[in-house]
Amino acid sequence: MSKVGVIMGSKSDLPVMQDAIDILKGFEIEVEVDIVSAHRTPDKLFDYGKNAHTRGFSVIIAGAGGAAHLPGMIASLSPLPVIGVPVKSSNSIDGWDSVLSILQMPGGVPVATVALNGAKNAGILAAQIIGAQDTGVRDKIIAYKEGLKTKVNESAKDLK
Ligand SMILES: Nc1c(C(=O)O)ncn1[C@@H]1O[C@H](COP(=O)(O)O)[C@@H](O)[C@H]1O
Repeated sequence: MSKVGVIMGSKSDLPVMQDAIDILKGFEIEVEVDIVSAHRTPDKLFDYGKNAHTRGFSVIIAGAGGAAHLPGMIASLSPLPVIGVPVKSSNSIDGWDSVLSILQMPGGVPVATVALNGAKNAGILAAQIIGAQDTGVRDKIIAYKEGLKTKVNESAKDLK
């Protein structure tokens, strides 16, 4: 079974990253959560990035704030797709520091960057990557999208 690694630079990122964990669990996808920091735990970062694909992960979601080097460094080490979540941390420059650090990767080392604090979309994107091969997960995504459509249509009824 596919597993998603959700990592973040600090436990202070957890309130944001929880959205990715929750939506993945809603799709019944196994999630393993950890704190990994390029700056504070560089040895752990190297170990995680080099070995994630041998540990049953299919996708890695990496969230960090400020000088957010974690997603890019993981992408440099791992053959797995990496989804980056810019986190608006407490002393950030309105989140722009994180957005630009994660978004502006050099050619050859992609990180699929979602919106600032966009962990929910990171979870959905990870599920969609898994669903490209796994029809059970794909069906859950189809149902999820149907749910979105129904919600919008229901909300529009009040306007008539
Ligand atoms: N950007 C990084 C990295 C990294 O990129 O490796 N490690 C920690 N951090 C970020 O520092 C911010 C403040 O962390 P603390 O709240 O622990 O001081 C967090 O948003 C974290 O993601």
